[in-house]
Amino acid sequence: MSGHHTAGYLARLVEFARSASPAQMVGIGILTVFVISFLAGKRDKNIANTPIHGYRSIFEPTFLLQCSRMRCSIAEKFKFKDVPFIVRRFDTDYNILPIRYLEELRLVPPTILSSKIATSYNMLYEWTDLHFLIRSDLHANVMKRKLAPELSQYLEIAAEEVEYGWKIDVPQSEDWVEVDIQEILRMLVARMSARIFVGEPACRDPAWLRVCLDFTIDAFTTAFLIRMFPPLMRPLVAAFVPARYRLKHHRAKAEKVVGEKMKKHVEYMQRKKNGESTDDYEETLLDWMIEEANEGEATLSEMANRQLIMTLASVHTTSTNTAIFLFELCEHPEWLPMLREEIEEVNQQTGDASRTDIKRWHRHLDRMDSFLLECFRIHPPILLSPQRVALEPLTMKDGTHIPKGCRIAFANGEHQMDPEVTPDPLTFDPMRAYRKRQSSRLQHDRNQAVLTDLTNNLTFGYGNQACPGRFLGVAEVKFLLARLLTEFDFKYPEGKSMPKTMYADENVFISPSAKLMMRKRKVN
Ligand code: HEM
Repeated sequence: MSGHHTAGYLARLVEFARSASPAQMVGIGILTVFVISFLAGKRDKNIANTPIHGYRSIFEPTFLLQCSRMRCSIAEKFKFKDVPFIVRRFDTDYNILPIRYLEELRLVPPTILSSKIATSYNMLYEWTDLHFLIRSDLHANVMKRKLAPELSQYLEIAAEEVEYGWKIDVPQSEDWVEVDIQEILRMLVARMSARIFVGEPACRDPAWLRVCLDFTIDAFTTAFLIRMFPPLMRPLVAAFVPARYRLKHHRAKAEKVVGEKMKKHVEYMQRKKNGESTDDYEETLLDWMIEEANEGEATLSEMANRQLIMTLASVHTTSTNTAIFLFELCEHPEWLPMLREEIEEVNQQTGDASRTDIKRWHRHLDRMDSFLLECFRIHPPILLSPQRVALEPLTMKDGTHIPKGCRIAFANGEHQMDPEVTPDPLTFDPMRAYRKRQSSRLQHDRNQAVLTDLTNNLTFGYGNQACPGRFLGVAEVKFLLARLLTEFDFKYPEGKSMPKTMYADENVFISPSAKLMMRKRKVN
């Protein structure tokens, strides 16, 4: 380009800048920052020589590739299921490993491959104020060390809470009514979680229950929107994300609820020390955490934040899977009589869930369990599970080197749709696991919804960092379904069928506008 031409362009640029309106200038400014920060944006480390599939031509900008729906891209790339490949998200690259590596990675400690750090990064902890996740494991420890051993007692109080909310949340109409079944289930699950996590009176406070539902949506929305932009632009973008401001209100309410409970805990301990009766005090998971917390973990703000993240982990996950079960059942109503028969049989043998140990009772619901597993397979709540961040470099037995900082994941959804893993994978066959369980003692113990298994179920992750709340989650799903199917009929509104699945990166949702019809069951 000649000097004459350059001078000409510069003059035109100066002229444009002089005559541009303030709005145009702001637009140009934002565009410039966007381009510069995109060019300067650093990506996490990847496994050497790992192909990035999915580009339609060498001219396709990465930005367009990242916009393509994750499900399509994983499905397409899964043709390469025997070698690692990369899926590009706006904020990072995910190195998708063949499933055969999972067994080797099963027991790698979280100090080397961390699930929690993957969640913290996904949730963009700096922008959603979840820094505590990086330094504390109390929220997972309470599930493993308190909830799991005492699951029967916690399920009993959860059931009481459902009893309390039943007539408030579930329409008791004799005629068909159209309902937002996802919202009804969210509320019932939020009640159970709130009773177990913080207890009364918060679990009966509509404002707290609303926070339990809305925090998850607002935290995800904030993280999802901001992570679409390169780091340099995030401070600017964050200022325009309303969900981020709502997080502050949710935290204020959480601090109030948790602060009151912490005061009550001190009184409770004092009464105990004085040898006074404490029979009127119901211990919650928060009580355990207050006692087990170290100095840094015990602050009000961290305790409140932890309460919110436990709610985020438990409520939408459990309620969505219950809703999917009902949607699939309305799609395949021929299974309803068999499921109802099973519930009746088990209730006759053991007493219904209100009079028995739910932890034992739900294990007898084999057919319902199998139906649930098939729902997990066809509608995986997340397309990449489990996910880990390498905090230290790691070399696999076959020499594959995972560098420090690398994000790895497994394409669980595609894996369970692979005909070599699931014969005839496109068919919804809800008794697959049931048939396997009937085939031998070993298979009977294996094919259960609470268990993670390479050939059956990666819904809850895998190995030493798999979901510690799954025993509660699955019991809650089955408890709610048994009651709903016993007391109500369900069907789709006229002309409707299985709702659309929606994707936000690897996260999967059922269309929020999907409805069902329900009415009280007429039993002869
Ligand atoms: C159907 C319902 C649920 C699904 C699909 C689900 C799924 C998952 C998955 C995929 C993980 C990551 C596991 C890994 O990286 O290997 C996880 C972690 C976790 N889940 Fe669940 N979960 C459910 C219910 C629950 C419930 C009811 C609770 C609480 C009572 C809970 C608490 C947690 C916690 C605290 C973690 C993080 C553990 C850690 O940081 O080590 N989840 N869950």
